[in-house]
Amino acid sequence: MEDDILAELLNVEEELEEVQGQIRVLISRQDKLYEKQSELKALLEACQGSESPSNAKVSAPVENWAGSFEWDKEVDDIRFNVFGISEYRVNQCEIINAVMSGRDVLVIMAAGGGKSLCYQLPAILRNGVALVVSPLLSLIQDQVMGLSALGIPASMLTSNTSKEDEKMIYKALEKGEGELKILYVTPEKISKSKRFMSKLEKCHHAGRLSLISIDEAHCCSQWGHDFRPDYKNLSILKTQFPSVPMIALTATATQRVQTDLMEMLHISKCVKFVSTVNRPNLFYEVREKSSAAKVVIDEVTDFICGSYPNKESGIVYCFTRKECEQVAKELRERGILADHYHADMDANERERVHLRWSNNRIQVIVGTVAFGMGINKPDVRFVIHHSLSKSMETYYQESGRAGRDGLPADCLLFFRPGDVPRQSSMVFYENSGLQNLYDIVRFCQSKRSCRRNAFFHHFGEPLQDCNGMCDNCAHPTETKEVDASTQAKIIVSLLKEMQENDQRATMLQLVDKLKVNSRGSGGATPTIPDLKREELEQLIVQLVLDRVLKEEFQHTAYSTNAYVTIGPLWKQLVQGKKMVKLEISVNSRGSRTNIKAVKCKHLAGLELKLDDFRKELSSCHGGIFPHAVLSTQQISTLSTERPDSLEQLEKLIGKTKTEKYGERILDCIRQYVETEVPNGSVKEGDSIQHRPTKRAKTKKALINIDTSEDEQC
Ligand SMILES: Nc1ncnc2c1ncn2[C@@H]1O[C@H](COP(=O)(O)OP(=O)(O)OP(=O)(O)O)[C@@H](O)[C@H]1O
Repeated sequence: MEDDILAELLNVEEELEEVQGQIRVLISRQDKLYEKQSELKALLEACQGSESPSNAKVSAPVENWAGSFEWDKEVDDIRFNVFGISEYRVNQCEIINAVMSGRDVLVIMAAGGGKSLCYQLPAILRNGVALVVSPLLSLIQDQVMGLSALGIPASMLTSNTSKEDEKMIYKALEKGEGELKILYVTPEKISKSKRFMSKLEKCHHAGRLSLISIDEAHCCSQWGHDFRPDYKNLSILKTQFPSVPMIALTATATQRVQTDLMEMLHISKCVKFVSTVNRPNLFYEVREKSSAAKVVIDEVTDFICGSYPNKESGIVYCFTRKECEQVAKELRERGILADHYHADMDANERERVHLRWSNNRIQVIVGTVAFGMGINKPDVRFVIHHSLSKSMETYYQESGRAGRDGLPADCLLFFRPGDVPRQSSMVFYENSGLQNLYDIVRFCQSKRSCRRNAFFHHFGEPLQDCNGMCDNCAHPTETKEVDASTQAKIIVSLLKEMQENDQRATMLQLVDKLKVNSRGSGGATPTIPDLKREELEQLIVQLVLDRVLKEEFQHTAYSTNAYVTIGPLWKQLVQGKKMVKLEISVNSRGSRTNIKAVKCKHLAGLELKLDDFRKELSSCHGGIFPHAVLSTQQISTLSTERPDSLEQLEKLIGKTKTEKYGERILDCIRQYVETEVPNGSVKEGDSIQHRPTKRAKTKKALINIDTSEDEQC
């Protein structure tokens, strides 16, 4: 009886979760409509007002942040002549206007979207010093260096600041001496240094505190993925300086995190600018991860050599420090310039590795999550997850370090159910840790759903077109859905039997036991039919996600072990009220890896051709054409299929893109075909006769195939 009620309760909770997801989407839509409504009302008022001569000078209605303002000319001048930026990106202009108007502002803008400009530009224009709170020393150093290079007077006050510099900064705050426009501090400075706060008070009193910026603002919320206790104390800033505009910025914040951080920073009346989480230039892919470590390294190597033979930069994320070192070593042994990065390394050594990577002296950094916030290298072409991330937010942030320059980049995650307990034993004590982990596990297990839509869903955004920029949309795996209820019942009965005998098993031990039983030596437990080892692991994880099973944790002196036991919905399954479905691949996408390996070893020439083709496409549209329009995979397909009609093109890249860009793409392909290799096949040592086209007159006429790529591989 009690079990039934519990089971029903869980069902209701599951449904509630789903409904809450839908509500989040609706609330976000409602927010946007409210914003639009107030914008239109203000516009209407302004139109009506402009008929009376006394209002003739109103330059922009309130809340119409895209309108014209008295500072427009100066802002444009600084944007162009100081920052060298010719055009604003989405929302930048509006945010700058809102800050310049003295409003508090919350900015949610994807990684690489250009958040810094939104506070740096008003900081230059407004009178006095802007305070920027940022969580990481390396991030602060980068920003101050960048600003100084642009001739903007910026400083930082951290534990590394010399006494002399500190004195100068305090004089600038207190007395307005010297030139200082932007001051970066860590949150600890606000919460722990009374001296600093008193100088800031004086600065404000003299009317010289121009604005306050809170970078990586999601760290305020304990529902966010990177909660920092010191961020909690930042509430003092609005209390002490209520008239100073505050701008809080982050790349990721669910509705719940947004509400939380607005409350914590006391900016409930702020203007909110939420840009989409969509990173259209990123191609998301999840691959099945082999249980053999060597095979995984081979696949990573093949991917890097095959897709990025010109040593374009990338990151490989690993779970443990030891794994980082091992993976970096093995990549080096396979000819890839790689080094490791983790928290156990001496700070100087970490900085040395980071610098070598930033300067393109090494191609790949193999890091733990410690290689995180503050990486602002724009041309990272790939982020590979050797192991699963702990949540959708973390994965979005980590993979988002690719392609910050807007050019196509790859995000590849290697997933195997066996990695789940490794993560769960680390996150189970965190607030919603397991729930967050299971969300990303669902993302990985899915062989059909659009990866991009999963992000939209998670961040409560209306769905957008993926444009074939994920594995499941670009080349769906053939899958079949099998009813695994029988196998699931066997697993439950085995676990019950073990529980009665006071035994427990980790996931891997459970799989071993089931496999032994299926070979006929397992005693009383029935045999488990038809499932391979990997499929069994997949099924167990599926059952955990479906709450038929659950994970339990036990600490030992050295580690925490995750055990699988029966979960709250086991009875539903046994009574036939719950069916368990398992998605199984019919043809594995894994074969693409082999294609890449072959490409790496034998088709270096075709890579060159592909590169030419990409450049051709690029020059078609002022150099920005392929970003977000064609994925690397699509460019590759076009270069081999060479469609010569809109109908053929539509089949390869879809209707919308064909309607928008079809003619121009076909034009590019025609020009590209003129430069093709005789017979269309290339062997090592061949030369490609490259006939210059109208657009490619300056290109080298003869390209020798460089077989040195083979050696790298
Ligand atoms: N309007 C623009 N046009 C061209 N480049 C821009 C524009 N705005 C910003 N950038 C450039 O884009 C890059 C990313 O900007 P920025 O570092 O501000 O991103 P971000 O949103 O803070 O990203 P992250 O969350 O990853 O730190 C920088 O190199 C910056 O100079």
